[in-house]
Order: sequence, then C-alpha cells, then structure tokens
Amino acid sequence: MIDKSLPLTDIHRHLDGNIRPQTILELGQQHNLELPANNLEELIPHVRVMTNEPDLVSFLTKLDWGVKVLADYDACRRIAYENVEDALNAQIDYTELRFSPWYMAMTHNLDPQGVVEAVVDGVQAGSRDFGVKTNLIGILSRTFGQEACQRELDACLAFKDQLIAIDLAGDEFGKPGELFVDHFKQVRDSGLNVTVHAGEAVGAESVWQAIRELGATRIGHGVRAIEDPALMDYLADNKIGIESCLTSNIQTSTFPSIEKHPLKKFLAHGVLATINTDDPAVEGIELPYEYEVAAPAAGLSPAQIRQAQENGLTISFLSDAEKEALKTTAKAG
Ligand SMILES: O=c1[nH]cnc2c1ncn2[C@@H]1O[C@H](CO)[C@@H](O)[C@H]1O
Ligand SMILES: [Zn+2]
Repeated sequence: MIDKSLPLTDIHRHLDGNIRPQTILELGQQHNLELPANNLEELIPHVRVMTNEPDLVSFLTKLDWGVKVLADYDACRRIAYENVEDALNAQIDYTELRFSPWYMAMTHNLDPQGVVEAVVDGVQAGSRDFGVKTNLIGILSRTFGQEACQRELDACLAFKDQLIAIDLAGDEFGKPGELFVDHFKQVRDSGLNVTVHAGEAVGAESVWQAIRELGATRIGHGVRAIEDPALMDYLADNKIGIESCLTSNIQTSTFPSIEKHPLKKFLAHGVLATINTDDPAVEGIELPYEYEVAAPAAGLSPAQIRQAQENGLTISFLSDAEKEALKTTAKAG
C-alpha cells in the first residue's frame, strides 16, 4: 500500500515511454502520418505490451510509434506537459522524468537541442499547472551508438541547468557500457548526477562497470546484481540506489515471474531499492498498481513496501532541504 503520510515518488519514469495512445492518434492525424491503425482500440496493441515480450529489445519497439508522431517541437512540448498531468493522476508528489532527445528527434530530423528545449518548457508548464514537483534526466540512447550519444549529450549539456542527471538506456546487451566511458566523463565534469540502466539485459558485471567506469550513483533496474553477493554488499555499503520497475522486468522477460523478483532480497539486504514504473503507457500500468498489486505479488511485506517508498525520496536527486519540504507537505496531507 501507499503510505499517504510519506511523499510518493517515481524516479524511474520515461517521458517518451509514456505517450498516451490517444495523443499518438491525434498527432498522427494532425501531421498526416501513417499509423498502424486509425482508432484507439486497434492502435493499442501496437503501442502497449499485451503479453510479455521475449527480451528487452522487443519490449523497446513498443515505444517507437510514440516518438514517430513527434513531427515538431509543439508535439514534444505537448507530450511533456501531458506527462505531468499523468503523474498527478497517479498520485505522484515528485517525479524524475527521463527522456532521450535523439530518440525523440530522429524520425522527423528535429534538432535534439530543440527537443530538450521543448521538453523543458512542457514540463515546467505542467508542473506549474498540475502542482507536481518534477526534475528532468537526459538519456543517452546507447542503441544508436557512440556518435549519436555524443550529439545527444551535447544537446543535454546545452541545457544542463535544466537537468538533474544523465542516464544511459536502450540496448544494454548490444551496446555495453564500455563504449560510453568518455561520454560519462563529460557528464561528471558537468556536475550532473549519473544513473545508468544496468543489470537488466546483462549480469552483475554490467552494474560494476556502471559504478566504477561511468560513475553511476544510482542504477536503473540492477536486478541481476542479485547474482553477485559482493556487489550486493557494495550497493548497501555505498548507498547506491536501485530503481526497480517490477512489471517492466516481467514484460521484458528479465525475470520469468513476479514471485521470483529479487526486490524483496535487495530490501532485506539493506540496499536502497525503490518502486517505479519505467514506461507506464507502454506497460499499461501506473505507480499505484506497482505498489498495490505488483509489490505484494513480488512478496514484499507491508513494511518493505513502506521502506521502498521512503527510499524513493532518500535516493532522489533532490537536495536535503527539498526532501524535508516534501516530507512536511505529505505529513500535512
Ligand atoms: O526498461 C528499459 N530498459 C532500457 N532502456 C529503456 C527502457 N525503457 C525505455 N528505454 C529506452 O529509453 C529511451 C527512451 O527514454 C529509449 O532509448 C528506450 O529504448
Ligand atoms: Zn528504464
């Protein structure tokens, strides 16, 4: 259950993995784009996971129609704005929304820097209108290789004061972290925080690499750290946060069943693990479902669910003063 006296956070949430099917339809019509269907019912199977996918890369193709309708900067602004409204509807008090400017820009040859500007603008307006506190994380989509990631990073760094961190996402198996050491040196030099998707499609060695060579202080998913006891100790001792996304891990076949998910073991080990959505519209879930259905199904006790909720604020990239302010607001109800 969600503890209403604590702030509710979603710190692993892809803005470009959460584009409303209705918006995909409307943008497609507005820009005369060919879509796989012209009504919601028939479109949904193309943009949402209906049965578990065999692997991460198959899962990720479900995000593609969402970015293919981003024909101009207004479309980017719109989906950013709607993401904040979705966060409000999911009872979220604070969210770190992440997005990949290159992935959003590539279909219609937009300028990635223009995409960042539009997303910043849309999220600021949404935050003001819907009263949800937000920060933005820029993603380097490793799937498209080192060069595209450098251009993506340049676009992010041009707006570094509007971002809180940089993440590495996409095809972990095909594009290992070793290819992005230089990119993340630039990120650390810029003063931005580092979180990396690791230990999702590859084992514990990918998590070690993200920490030691990329400088990650938080890990997206990290599920396969469970295979390495020394790494589990390291995560707990060094307060490396784990951004868990239960339903996503089942839908990508990272784990065969929710009952076997290791989140409860991370928490029992004292790792600062958290509950998040990943790509809510693509998964067809929202944060309350993860707390109320997925977490109990994964064998978390009510005390562990509460601990995970508390950890969300603890490992967020907010300042101590901002964390305290959110706690006070939540307590006041
Ligand atoms: O669960 C995930 N694991 C790895 N990469 C992901 C996941 N969800 C989305 N993306 C990736 O993030 C970028 C869009 O924000 C895209 O590169 C997409 O493939
Ligand atoms: Zn993710």
